[in-house]
Amino acid sequence: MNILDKIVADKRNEVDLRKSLIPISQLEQSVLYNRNTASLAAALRNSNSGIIAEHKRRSPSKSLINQKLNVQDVATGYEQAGVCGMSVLTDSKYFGGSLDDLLLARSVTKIPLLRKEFIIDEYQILEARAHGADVILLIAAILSKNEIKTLSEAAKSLGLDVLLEVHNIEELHKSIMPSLDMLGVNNRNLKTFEVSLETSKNLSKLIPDEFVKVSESGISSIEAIKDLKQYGYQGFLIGENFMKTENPGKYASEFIKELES
Ligand SMILES: O=P(O)(O)OC[C@@H](O)[C@@H](O)c1c[nH]c2ccccc12
Repeated sequence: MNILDKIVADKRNEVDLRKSLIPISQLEQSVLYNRNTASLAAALRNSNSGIIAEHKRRSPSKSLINQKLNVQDVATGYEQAGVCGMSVLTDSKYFGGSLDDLLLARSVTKIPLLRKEFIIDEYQILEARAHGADVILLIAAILSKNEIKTLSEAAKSLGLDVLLEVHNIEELHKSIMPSLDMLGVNNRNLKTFEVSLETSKNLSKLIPDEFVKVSESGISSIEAIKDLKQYGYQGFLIGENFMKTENPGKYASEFIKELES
């Protein structure tokens, strides 16, 4: 079994357990459930830098990245750096994150927050909303066309933006539908962990103009972003490159200043 299949199998058990512990009615009663959400797609369209900065403690591909940081400090730092949005990993088993991380980030910032999760069930979208997310990620590699449609429409009806992630042409073809806001190309193959920015470049021309194009993973230089912009990308999802430093907000700030100069 590849790592992605393993993650999804564990996720099914986890979601079943959570559903049995916390009923939907309880999620809907969260104060955060009834709030106006912010659009990441709109923020990216209006930005020069297009940086979406991620909070990620560890990952299956890198194991330890940074365990010492406080998520609220990271969120505040990212906001002050002028990022367009923040991605918060909420998977605990493989990435060391949690829904509490999302709540804590929400408590200190107004920037659009993405729940970075392996979403396979509508229940997780309600959780995202109840814990302060503005955006959800859907991963084409683990969903059928029908599931992408049902889940993205559910997210839209809750006022959330949808970032749909693909890694190849087949995934892209089955995914294009009006209920998505952003199309993300993951430069990292989630089954092999191989990273290549060529993936973003190769798929760019196949993404219709109405979707904001986001390039994800393995981005660590200003040159890479300038290059990807030539291919129509308006969003750049960066995790490790910021999180491996002692002060991700400060590093992101310097990075964005240099990008905009
Ligand atoms: O740390 P990086 O290489 O900058 O990558 C960030 C982000 O793209 C990556 O964490 C990611 C992209 N898609 C995912 C899906 C699940 C978990 C994680 C991810």
